[in-house]
Amino acid sequence: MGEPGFVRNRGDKEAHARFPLGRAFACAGCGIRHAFATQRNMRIHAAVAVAAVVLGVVLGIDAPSWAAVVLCIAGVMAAECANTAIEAVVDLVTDDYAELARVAKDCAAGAVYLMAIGAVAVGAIVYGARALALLGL
Ligand SMILES: Nc1ncnc2c1ncn2[C@@H]1O[C@H](COP(=O)(O)OP(=O)(O)OP(=O)(O)O)[C@@H](O)[C@H]1O
Repeated sequence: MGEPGFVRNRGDKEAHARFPLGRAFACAGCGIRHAFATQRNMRIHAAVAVAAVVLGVVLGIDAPSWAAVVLCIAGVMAAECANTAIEAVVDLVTDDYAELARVAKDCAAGAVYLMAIGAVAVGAIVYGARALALLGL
């Protein structure tokens, strides 16, 4: 991950070394690509997101509904990125079984599941209400 020769360590921060905004975005992009490449769940979230967008277009949902759908898609994927980050830090610290490692990874996974459950609920409300309206019910 990251470009060779491209680091920003604690010494750089203490010296207030300049860190171009473009580099910061590039780092974020690296993180997102890493999550896609290594996490099957991230690819599943992306497939569900595409299906949700297609369904939104087909059903013709309104602007506030789109806002809720987009926020849910971003929220689930952001949670998966954070989960991936926590897993990486835990694995960096220990290869051995450790109760705190288990707690950290389980809680990180729990955050993704909570966000996903919320997204499913929002989808049921948004698409369900629109489908009922189209059916004249
Ligand atoms: N070092 C460890 N010590 C204790 N338990 C661990 C450790 N590493 C992993 N586990 C347990 O195994 C589970 C799966 O961990 P793993 O690193 O394989 O994540 P994963 O399968 O990629 O999870 P996710 O589906 O959330 O991305 C954790 O939720 C935790 O319960």
